[in-house]
Amino acid sequence: MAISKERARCGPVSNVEPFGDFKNIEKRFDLGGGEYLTAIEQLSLKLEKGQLISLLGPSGCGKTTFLRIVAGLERASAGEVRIEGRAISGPHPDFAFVFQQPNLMPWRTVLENILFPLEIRRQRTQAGIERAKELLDLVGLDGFESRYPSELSGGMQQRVALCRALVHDARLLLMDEPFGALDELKRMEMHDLLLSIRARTNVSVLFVTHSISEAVYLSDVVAVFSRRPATISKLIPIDLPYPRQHEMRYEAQFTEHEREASRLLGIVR
Ligand SMILES: Nc1ncnc2c1ncn2[C@@H]1O[C@H](COP(=O)(O)OP(=O)(O)OP(=O)(O)O)[C@@H](O)[C@H]1O
Repeated sequence: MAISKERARCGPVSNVEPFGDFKNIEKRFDLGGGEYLTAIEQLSLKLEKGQLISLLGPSGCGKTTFLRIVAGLERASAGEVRIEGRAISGPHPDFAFVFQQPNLMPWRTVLENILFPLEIRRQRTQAGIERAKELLDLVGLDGFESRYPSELSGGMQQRVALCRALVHDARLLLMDEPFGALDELKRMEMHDLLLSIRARTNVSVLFVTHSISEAVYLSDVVAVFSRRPATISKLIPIDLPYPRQHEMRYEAQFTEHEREASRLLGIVR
């Protein structure tokens, strides 16, 4: 089981070599008839091992497109995507996704849903089943292995989706507004859950969100995107200690980070 119970109570240690290195990414969509839409232009970002970076920006600016490029689901028109020094040219087995909707298979039990990524990799082993159960325990769903998705609330389903993403020891977790469909309280619970999983597994995370407070609460760094074509307006390092506490949301440092992000997004001056 790769989930270590030990991790420093602060953010990840920076390595000399970045875990993820995204250089001068450009994406042009061919709309046909000689028309093109430039979604991303000259976007560069480095992601350290174990780091959580939020991608915050206006709707339609290119966040999902960037995430899909990192995932190898979309090809960049120009630029380089490197993970641990290797160029990414297609979907990678060590990456995992969590989307806004949990997308569980309704005919499979909770445990069978979580084990699915192991099945398609032909890695369904006893150790894998143990890991799935340990993850369920971690997200507070022990005892729910044999239930079906329809018997769970939206928040519980999203926790199952998180277990499914982590069951195969993903080293990079790509999250696209994963908690956007949840109510405020459930979302806060999921924030703490994600941070505790990150602390135990040291998984690196790119997290797309529209929410300024979500980005500040979760992140080591908030990457504020410009309007389309997307580039990074600014990287805001969040110098609040981990583990994060909800009380921090009312501290001056937290609100100052929120204000800076709001300024960059043109919401306040
Ligand atoms: N396959 C495609 N073909 C043409 N245009 C596309 C395609 N995919 C995305 N786009 C365009 O690229 C731009 C960026 O889209 P993207 O989904 O990356 O934005 P986003 O920042 O994730 O938006 P949101 O926050 O609303 O989800 C949009 O204008 C979108 O219409």
